[in-house]
Amino acid sequence: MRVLVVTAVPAERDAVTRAFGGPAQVREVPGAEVHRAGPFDVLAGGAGPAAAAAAAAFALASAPAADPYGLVVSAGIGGGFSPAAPVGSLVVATGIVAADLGAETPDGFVPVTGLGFGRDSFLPPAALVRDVAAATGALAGPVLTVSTVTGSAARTAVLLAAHPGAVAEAMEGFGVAEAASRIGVPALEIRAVSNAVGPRDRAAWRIGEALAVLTEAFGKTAPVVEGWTQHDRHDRNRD
Ligand SMILES: O=C(O)c1cccc(C(=O)CC[C@H]2O[C@@H](n3cnc4c(=O)[nH]cnc43)[C@H](O)[C@@H]2O)c1
Repeated sequence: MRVLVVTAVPAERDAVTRAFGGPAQVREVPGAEVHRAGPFDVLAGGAGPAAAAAAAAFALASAPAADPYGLVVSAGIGGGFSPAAPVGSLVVATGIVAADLGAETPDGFVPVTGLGFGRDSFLPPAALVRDVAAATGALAGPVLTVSTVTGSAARTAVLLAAHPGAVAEAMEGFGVAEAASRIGVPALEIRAVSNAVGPRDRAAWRIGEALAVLTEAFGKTAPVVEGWTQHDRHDRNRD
């Protein structure tokens, strides 16, 4: 099964392909380069859910009819909620949640689904999440997609109150999952924690450490996705 991996920036893309000694092949799709490495086709689609959705949609639509993608993964570094997901840890999403898609009202935030349209989360295939977590040592839990990086203790508390058990936040997962869902392909999200969610301290981000964790994680994830059977795929719970 061929797997599409969407990162935000080239450094994250290269961290994934490094697990296989770098890309074996590079091809152009509208707006991006797809780097083939092991079972993965990896592209850097840009930061934020809109860029990620557009990049994923073009790549999914560009796949040959004879060799379509069976899985899409949003991957990269991310912020970890303390104490569950410390810097240097790895998380895999049990839910990919649009945490700031909705409306602010006098009674608080209302998700887009509360406004009567759209959706605000996707559920990756539970068995695959379990197997990836077991193979990589990742912590499994909800991962939030935000358009604004959290930068205060107050905002961190608001997010955790709305999403108890959230393990991490990043900026692309929901966009990637939305694109995947339009074409009927399940989505995963894998994040290496580079920083704690909370008061902004960019100097404390451990990007190099997180990218090394991502490389190791994809090396261990390859046999899991390669062994993921058709039966497992039918067993998924995406909605
Ligand atoms: O400067 C570099 O060398 C570098 C290398 C790799 C990645 C970056 C990024 O800045 C990636 C941006 C990407 O990271 C996610 N992210 C990371 N931490 C958080 C966070 O606390 N809250 C939300 N998102 C986070 C996010 O997906 C960004 O698109 C730089």
